[in-house]
Amino acid sequence: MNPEVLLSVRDLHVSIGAVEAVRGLSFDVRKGEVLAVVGESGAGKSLTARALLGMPPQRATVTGSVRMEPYELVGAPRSVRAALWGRQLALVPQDALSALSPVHRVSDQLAAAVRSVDGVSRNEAQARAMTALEEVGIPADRTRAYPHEFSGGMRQRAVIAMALLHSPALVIADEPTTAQDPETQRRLLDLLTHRSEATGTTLVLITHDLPMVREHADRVLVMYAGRLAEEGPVEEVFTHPRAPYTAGLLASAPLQGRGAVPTCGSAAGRDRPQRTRRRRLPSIPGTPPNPTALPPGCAFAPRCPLADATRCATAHPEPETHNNRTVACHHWRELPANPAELFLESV
Ligand SMILES: Nc1ncnc2c1ncn2[C@@H]1O[C@H](COP(=O)(O)OP(=O)(O)OP(=O)(O)O)[C@@H](O)[C@H]1O
Repeated sequence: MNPEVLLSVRDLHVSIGAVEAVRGLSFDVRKGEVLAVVGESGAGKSLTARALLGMPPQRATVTGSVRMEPYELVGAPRSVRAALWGRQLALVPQDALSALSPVHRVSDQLAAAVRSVDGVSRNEAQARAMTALEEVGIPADRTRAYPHEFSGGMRQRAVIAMALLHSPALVIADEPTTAQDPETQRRLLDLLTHRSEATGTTLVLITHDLPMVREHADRVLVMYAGRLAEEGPVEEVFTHPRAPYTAGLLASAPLQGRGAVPTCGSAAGRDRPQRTRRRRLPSIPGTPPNPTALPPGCAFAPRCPLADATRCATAHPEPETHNNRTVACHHWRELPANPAELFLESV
């Protein structure tokens, strides 16, 4: 394995009953990076995260490979997962309340987590717990509180402190700020990325928040219906998306000023002020496919302005990698210079 790669995912499949939610996903997580995983609801992001952590839902069937040298996490025995948990792999969940016990003081919970990995004295564990909480901005005089006495943002800070307690190699943050107001979200993401950098931890960030991805991630993996649509450095993907799905996702997100779009040629009369024609905000038509009834070819074809009735309707596009970018689309070379235009609709 390339020494820069921390985690290597190959041909990952996750099925639950009749739902094949992740369908042959391959990608690498590089040491020290922030990799964002984005895509509409139901794309398979959370199940991918759980497979990476070696914690799929009980009823799930996982095949393929998730390697973190020297371990294979798919099908790893409980002893291997227990050895990695906290030390090498940790999770920042969406809901801090589910991660914290309501009946124990926050500092005691962190101290117990310290002692579960390092057999230090109670006093030493308490001191380390206090330091970890202070590092995420929880004042010393609040660390003995119970979770319900914290605001949502403080609870999420405590969960971030818990995940980073042992400076794990990899933290997966699954929509870690969703329940917070925008300002708290921004602060928590700043905190998570800065603390991860300080502890040398690699971060996989699962989110719907594209502006946040642009601000905090190095690379982005775009998922659609359980597969990779596109992957690459954030700035490149955001400025020059290659998959029509990525273009639609970006066009419909509030990344830049939107609104009335100048009509081509509308300022033909030199002395007239430029006229604008009102258009709907760009959006991807239709809805994500039902995972139990996926179309036979490209799953995005029914919503894609570039889809044809032959290849796209019958054959799934295999991911192609060129110069640090990967895309799975039969027509990626035909995307217009401003692909957002594909998703604009006049009214
Ligand atoms: N425990 C489960 N039992 C049955 N189906 C599940 C389970 N978890 C997820 N699924 C199904 O698998 C598919 C992928 O779900 P997943 O939660 O990974 O999507 P997601 O991209 O994380 O969505 P969201 O952004 O809404 O969290 C969905 O169709 C979902 O209904």
